[in-house]
Amino acid sequence: MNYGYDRNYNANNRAYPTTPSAFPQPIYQTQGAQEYVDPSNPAYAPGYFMPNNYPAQQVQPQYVQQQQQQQYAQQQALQSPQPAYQARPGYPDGTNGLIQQFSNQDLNANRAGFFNNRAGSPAQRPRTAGGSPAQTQAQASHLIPPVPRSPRPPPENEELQRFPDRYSENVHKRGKAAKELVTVFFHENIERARDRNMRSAELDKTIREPNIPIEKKRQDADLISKRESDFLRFLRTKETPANFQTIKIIGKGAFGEVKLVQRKTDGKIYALKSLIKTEMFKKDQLAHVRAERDILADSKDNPWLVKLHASFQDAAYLYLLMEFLPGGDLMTMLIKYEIFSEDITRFYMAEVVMAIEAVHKLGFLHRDIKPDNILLDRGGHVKLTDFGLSTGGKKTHDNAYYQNLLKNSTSKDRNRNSGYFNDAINLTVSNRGQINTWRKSRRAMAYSTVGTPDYIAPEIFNGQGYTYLCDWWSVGAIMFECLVGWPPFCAEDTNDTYRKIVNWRECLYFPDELVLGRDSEALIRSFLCDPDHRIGSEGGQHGGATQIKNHPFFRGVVWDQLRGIRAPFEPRLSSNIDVSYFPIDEIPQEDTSAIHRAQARAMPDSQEAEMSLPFIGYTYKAFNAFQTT
Ligand SMILES: Nc1ncnc2c1ncn2[C@@H]1O[C@H](COP(=O)(O)OP(=O)(O)OP(=O)(O)O)[C@@H](O)[C@H]1O
Repeated sequence: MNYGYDRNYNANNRAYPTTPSAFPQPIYQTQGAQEYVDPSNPAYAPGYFMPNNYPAQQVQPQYVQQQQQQQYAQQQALQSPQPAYQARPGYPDGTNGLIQQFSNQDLNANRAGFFNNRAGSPAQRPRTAGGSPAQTQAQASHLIPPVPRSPRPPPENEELQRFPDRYSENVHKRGKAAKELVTVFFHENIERARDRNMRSAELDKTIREPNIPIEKKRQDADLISKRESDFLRFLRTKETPANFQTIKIIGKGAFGEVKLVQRKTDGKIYALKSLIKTEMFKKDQLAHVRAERDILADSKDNPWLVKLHASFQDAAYLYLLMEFLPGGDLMTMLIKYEIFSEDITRFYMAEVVMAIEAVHKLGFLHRDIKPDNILLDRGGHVKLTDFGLSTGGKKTHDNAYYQNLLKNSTSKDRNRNSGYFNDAINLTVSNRGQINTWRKSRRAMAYSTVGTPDYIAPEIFNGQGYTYLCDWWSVGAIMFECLVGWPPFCAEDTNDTYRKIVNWRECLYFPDELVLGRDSEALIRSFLCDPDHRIGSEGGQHGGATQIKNHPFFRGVVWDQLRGIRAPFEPRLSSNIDVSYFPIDEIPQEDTSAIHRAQARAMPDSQEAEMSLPFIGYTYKAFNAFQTT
């Protein structure tokens, strides 16, 4: 007989201790006597560990009989009518908390009695009643290795009922977060395994190649193996802002800032963008921030997009650790030079077209193409950044906001001079004062949460849906600015800009004083038009760039060699931390992170649970982030 169990379940699914003689055989039999051994239980008797030779019939000593009676009474009590089985919160093992209750009190006593009972003859029993709990524990702990409990299968014909409506909201949120964590964990691991297999297949291909010298093959294999182990080591490290030394704050955005930083351990230089979680949460930027991390992570080695090395977070911030592009941005260039020649404009527009094509081919729309998101690398070539689609969170990019504005605009605005919004400025070269006012405010505008709508397509505002074609509109607006000196719908007030964009047919105005090349004006007009007729619509999201590349304005551009030619402005850098292409004097340099960290610490538990949910899965590490070269 195998008495390798000491627990049975009564009709009400209560666990109770039992002996083979007193109670029927359990349906769910587990292997071995150790199943219910609890070495920390002071009432435990080690005699239990000789169960399989326990004689079926024997005369019990009196004290054992008393214990059996107690045990029986216990069982009777348990069998008395009970409410239908309910899994109580906090006891997900389905024990309803009973195992815990009993093991703490009666169950221990009963077990001790039962174990002693089963231990058979005194000779077989190293300890009988009378040993102190401490002694018992000491004996137990060296005799018994801890064995995990095996889960109890649910009783037949009985469904495990759950009552999630009785859980607090906080428990729900934490449950959701746990689920999300597990999903992300597996998803990321599968993705990493897939990438590793691809790298391994590539190496295999090289090794099989008959024309490659054996020494080269060996070097490649060594390098890849080193990179793989570097990456595994990198995965085990925890990224935190404390790993980096701030050199300068080089950029400000609506939800945070961009710093030039140096890694303390190896001295490497990066741009670290931080976004304030509460701000993202408040302004409903959660999808956007995730989109930014996703596109940068997906783009991997795309030369047209800023490289993301890692993304991480703490209680207050999300961080994007990116390559540092020392050439600054196109907005700073335009502020400095005001206007570009057609050749220079062609270069930048051609590179921007390539960059947007890359974004579209990855399956994304940028939706926020503007000069401050067009960065220049150390060779002066273009890379796109800011994939947060952050237009959505800004008041001026919010469709509802504009719909309201339009509704509320007085009839006086519309009817004066029988034109549309003629009180808004139509900039000409002669009204320099107004141009200068606009220029002065443009950087402040870029740093504000209001942002500038200057480059945004009208279909984004009018709420009738938009496609990848909205990005091509923005290229038209930037091209206009490069050649004319200000964006086509520029006004001192953002509301006026919005109105002009929505009424672009009446408001697109090329100043008479400036003579633009025929192809230039034609291309701008084919960007700044109705989406149905907009250049780039032929070939769809993945092929639309071809139509643009074939426009006469770009005649002579060798598209696949663009990045290889010398850029019109090559940054002259004195070191790898040279920030002379950034408007450092205009950016407040004080560190405000302590305020946001204190706010995050003061957050109530329930809010913290809610806040953490959308940011799960944000953390990312690129394979080539710290690769050996
Ligand atoms: N990788 C980088 N290297 C160098 N400079 C950078 C980098 N990323 C951003 N910057 C600088 O910081 C500025 C702001 O960056 P970015 O547009 O990504 O921030 P943001 O908070 O998303 O701004 P926005 O309000 O436009 O959404 C850029 O215009 C650029 O000057």
